[in-house]
Amino acid sequence: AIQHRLWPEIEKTVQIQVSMAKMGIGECGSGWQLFAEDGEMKMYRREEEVDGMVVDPLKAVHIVKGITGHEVCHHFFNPQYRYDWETTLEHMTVLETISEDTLVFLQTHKRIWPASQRDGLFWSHIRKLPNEKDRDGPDIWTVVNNSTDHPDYPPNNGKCVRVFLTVCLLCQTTVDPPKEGTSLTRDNLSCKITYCSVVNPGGWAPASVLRAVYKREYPKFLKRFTAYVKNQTKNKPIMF
Ligand SMILES: CCCCCc1ccc(-c2ccc(S(=O)(=O)CCO)cc2)cc1/C=C\c1ccccn1
Repeated sequence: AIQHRLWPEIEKTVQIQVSMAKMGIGECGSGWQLFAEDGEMKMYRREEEVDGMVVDPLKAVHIVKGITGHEVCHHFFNPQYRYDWETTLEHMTVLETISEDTLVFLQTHKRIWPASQRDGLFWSHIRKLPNEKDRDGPDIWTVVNNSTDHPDYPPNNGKCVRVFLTVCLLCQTTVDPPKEGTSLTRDNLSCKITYCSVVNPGGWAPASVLRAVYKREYPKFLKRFTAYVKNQTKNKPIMF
């Protein structure tokens, strides 16, 4: 197949992001602070600033029963579901379909007072990865979103300030084998979800506002999104 202009960048970014997502909190550098916890969901952040702007890296780990990593990534990647779970979205368009596993999105997020409204332009790539720990086990699935340029949509030329983001959703499914002679059901499934994100707000926004937004929005987003996937899949055949 002919290579797309973004292909080398996508390959590299996916490798880096997946290896970082696989690291435990202890390994991937010090300074991680637990800032939200809800049942199986744990959210960590590192306080970092670039040119006086808050760009706190975020790492969330969540374990959800009854769904697979493929189902989680499928509902995260595909545009047709996004308005159902992404509450801060004001508008979303797919600017380019590079391939069936790689799209370019333009999204505007609802304005958060007193900061100006933000938009994001990023490529999004979904991929299945071999399960290195257990060859016969279910595959690992990942979606990586990374800011990119588009000739028709230069940053900061309209009402929105362009954010720069890198996001990695990494999902590892575990199957607890059912009792002898009983068939596999969703009760035998659990999925370990790791969500990593670094969002540079693009233009100035008060550190206190940004940190309050992230503290409020990220736990809400991950809980709402995983509940959405459970609800969407509960009466459907399991997608491995
Ligand atoms: C002053 C406010 C600045 C922040 C505005 C903002 C920028 C980016 C983003 C954002 C968050 C998640 C993604 S994604 O994981 O790729 C999924 C696809 O949508 C892409 C973009 C959001 C928000 C605004 C609110 C906000 C912040 C966290 C969590 C949720 N909402």
